Amino acid sequence: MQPEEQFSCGVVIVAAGRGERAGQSAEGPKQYRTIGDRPVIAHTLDIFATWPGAGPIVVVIHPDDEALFAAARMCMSGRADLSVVHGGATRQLSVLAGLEALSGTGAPYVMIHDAVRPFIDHALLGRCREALGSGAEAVLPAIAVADTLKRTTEGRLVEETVPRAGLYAAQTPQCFRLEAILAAHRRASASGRSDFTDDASIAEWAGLPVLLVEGAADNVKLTLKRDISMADERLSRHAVPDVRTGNGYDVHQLVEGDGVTLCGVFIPHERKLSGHSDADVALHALTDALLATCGAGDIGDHFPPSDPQWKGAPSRIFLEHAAKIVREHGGTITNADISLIAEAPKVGPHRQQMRENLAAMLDIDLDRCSIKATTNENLGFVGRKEGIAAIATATVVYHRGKKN
Ligand SMILES: Nc1ccn([C@@H]2O[C@H](COP(=O)(O)OP(=O)(O)OP(=O)(O)O)[C@@H](O)[C@H]2O)c(=O)n1
Ligand SMILES: C[C@](O)(CO)[C@H](O)COP(=O)(O)O
Repeated sequence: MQPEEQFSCGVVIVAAGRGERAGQSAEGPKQYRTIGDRPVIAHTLDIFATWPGAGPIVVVIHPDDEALFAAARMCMSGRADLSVVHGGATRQLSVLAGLEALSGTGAPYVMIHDAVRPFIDHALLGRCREALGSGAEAVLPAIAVADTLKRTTEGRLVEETVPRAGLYAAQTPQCFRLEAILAAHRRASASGRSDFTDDASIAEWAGLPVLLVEGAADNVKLTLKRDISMADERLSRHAVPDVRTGNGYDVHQLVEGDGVTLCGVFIPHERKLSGHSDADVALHALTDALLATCGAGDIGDHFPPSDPQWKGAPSRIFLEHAAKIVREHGGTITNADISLIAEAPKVGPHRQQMRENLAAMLDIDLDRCSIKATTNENLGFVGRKEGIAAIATATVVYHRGKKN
C-alpha cells in the first residue's frame, strides 16, 4: 500500500434528502436534528474531517438547507474547508452532483457516505482504504444479515423464507476509483436511471467488480424517528455536560433613607443603599455571576455607572440582560444562589418574594432560586451597618455549538 500522504480519498457526503420517513421536526430534515449536543451532519463530517486519509470533502445539500447547513458547520470541531453543492431529487442524482464537483480536484478515489450515518468510525474508513489500496475498484462495507428473512405478499402473508446465507446489508461509505464510478453514474443517468438506492449497485450495473469489506454494527443509518432518539440517547449517555459556574460579589453603602431594594423587593428601613441605579446589591452580584459563565465581562462593562440612563434604574434590567446573553451563548440557567450579608433589615420575611422575583426575571423554576442571609456578627463595615454585601453563584449548562 502507498504511504498515507500519497493516497488520500476524496469524500462525498450526501445530505440533500428530505427525511420523510423520520417525520417533521422544527430542526429541519433528519441530518440537521440534534443528537448529543449538535446536528447529525456535524458528527458525520467531523469523523471525516479528522481522518488523516481524507482528501477534499464535498457536501451535497438541498438548496433549501443553506442556512441549516451553515449553522451545522459552525458546530464542527474538525477542519471546515468543505465544498458545498446542491443535490437532486434522488440520492443517486445527489451523489452524481457530488462526484462531478469532486472530479475537478484530482482526487483518485472517492468515499461516498450518507450524512445520516453519524457513527462511522476511523477503523472502518481504514478498512475501506486498505481495500482500495490493494487494487479494488469498488469497495462496499456491509454486515451479514442476522435475522431470518421472509418474503411476504402485499397482504402481509408470508410467501417464503429467504435463505440468508451470503446476504449482506449494505452500508456506506462505498468507495471507488473516482473516474470509474463517475463514468458509471453518468451512464446510468444518461440512460434514464435515477432509482439506484446505492452506488455499489450502479457499479454492479456498470460491470465493475465490487469487493465487500466488513462494515460496522454501529454504522447505522438514521432513517426513522426512533433511530434519531436512540442516537441522541446513545451520545448523551457518554457526553460530558458543559456545566459552568460563575460567582459575583457586590457591596453598597448604607446612607440616610427610607428603605432598601433587595432582589426587587422594597424593604422599609431607616437607611437606604446608595448607588447609581436602585443599588440592588443582590441582583448586581447575580448579574456578574451569570456574565461570568460565558466570559461576558461584568455589569460595569454593560451598564457603565457613568451612563446617565441607568440613574435610578431598576436592577432587574441588568439581570435580564445578563440572562439574555447567557441564552444567546447557548446556556440554560439551572441555578441561582445569593447570600446577603447584612445586620439589618431582616431578610427572612421577604425571602419568598425575592425568590419569586428571581424565578420570574430568569424565567426558571422557583426551586432553582435560592436566597440566604447572614449577619456579619457585628464585625467590619457590615457589622457597623455601613453597608450590605452580596455573594452570588450562577450555574449554567451550555449546549456546545448551540447559539440561540
Ligand atoms: N435526493 C436525495 C435523497 C437522499 N439523499 C441523502 O442520502 C442519504 C440516505 O438517504 P435516506 O436515508 O433515504 O434519506 P432521505 O431521502 O432524506 O429519507 P426519506 O426517504 O425518508 O425521505 C441521506 O443522507 C440523504 O440526505 C440525498 O442526498 N439526496
Ligand atoms: C446507500 C444506503 O445507505 C446503503 O444502505 C441506502 O441504500 C440508502 O438509503 P435509502 O433509504 O435507500 O435512500
